[in-house]
Amino acid sequence: MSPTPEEIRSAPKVVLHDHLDGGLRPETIVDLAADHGHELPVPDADGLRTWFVDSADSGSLDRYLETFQHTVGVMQTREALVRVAAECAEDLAADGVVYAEVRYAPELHLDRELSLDDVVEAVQEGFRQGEQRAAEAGRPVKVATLLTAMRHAARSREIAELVIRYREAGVVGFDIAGAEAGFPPTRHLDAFEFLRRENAHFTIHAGEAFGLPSIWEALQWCGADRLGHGVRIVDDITMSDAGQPVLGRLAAYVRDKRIPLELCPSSNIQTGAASSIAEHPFGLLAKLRFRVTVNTDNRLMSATSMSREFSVLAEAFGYDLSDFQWFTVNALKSAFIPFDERLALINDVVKPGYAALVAQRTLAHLRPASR
Ligand SMILES: O=c1[nH]cnc2c1ncn2[C@@H]1O[C@H](CO)[C@@H](O)[C@H]1O
Ligand SMILES: [Zn+2]
Repeated sequence: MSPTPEEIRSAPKVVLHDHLDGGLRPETIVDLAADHGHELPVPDADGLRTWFVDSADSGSLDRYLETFQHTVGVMQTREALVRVAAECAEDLAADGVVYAEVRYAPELHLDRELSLDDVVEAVQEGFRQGEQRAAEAGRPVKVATLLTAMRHAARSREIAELVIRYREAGVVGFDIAGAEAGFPPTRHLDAFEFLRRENAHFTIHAGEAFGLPSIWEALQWCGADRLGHGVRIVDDITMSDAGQPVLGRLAAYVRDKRIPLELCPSSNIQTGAASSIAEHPFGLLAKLRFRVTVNTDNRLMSATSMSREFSVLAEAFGYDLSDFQWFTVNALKSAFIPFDERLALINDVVKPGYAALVAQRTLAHLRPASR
């Protein structure tokens, strides 16, 4: 039985890969653009909503990333960052997300008056406000932060130090993002080695626009805990003459070591990393028991949400509630918060949440008249 939209929305969900500057409400961009004196490509919220999706729908990661100038451009004051972060937490909670790791690049928010530390403090304040409002609305969510360094820039060591400085304040890890081709993760080895010495966690955008060498470097040179996307790992899987999948050494390593894949299906269609949801490697990777997780990447650019990602995957691959629970538990197992907190979310929130949905179905089935 395929899950209903209401079941999908109320199912407890976890997102590990969601960009703060890729998830603004269009209405908020319009308000903030006026404050910032930032010129937008279209003046109204509805027009902007469509503009972001159409412009990001380019088939190229580089062009997709160009759209961020109109989100980052209006996130240059403390007030703007607090508001965007609070709304992010509220929007995730309204979609049934119970735990989120949200990332952004502090170095992109220094155009006006803020220092790196000011940026982090503003965003943390916003997440706390949003969590409080979500809890008051009866939809509690916990939002943890990952700080991203841009791979074409040279501030990764500084950002890694920022992660350590704010590790007691809700910053749980590090990431590098931006254009992949020409900017291998080993450019930032210094930052990764520093983080490993500090016993800190990090993920790396790898295997999205560029293939296996980038994944291999991220894991075997840099020591990434997770892969941001990692979808091109399928390039190391071939079919035998008998039609059986055969894993190359890197694919086998990723699967056998249970390296989490932060898969973002809709985003991959827009950047050309996959041609359609039905042909997305998610289905194969899940079948081969890789540690797959479902993510939004950029809710604004892809006009998506966790519920929408679940629903397009269910449509393409026939997933049901038990599969959604598996993806959600996978995500929590891979989260950067302490193990006891992950376990508590799995046992006290996720499993009871799915069990309640299954029980509701059984009840509905027993009372056909009420259907
Ligand atoms: O899918 C992606 N691949 C690579 N970089 C990305 C992706 N989505 C967003 N960003 C980049 O990460 C920065 C910090 O959030 C964004 O400003 C954008 O440039
Ligand atoms: Zn991303």
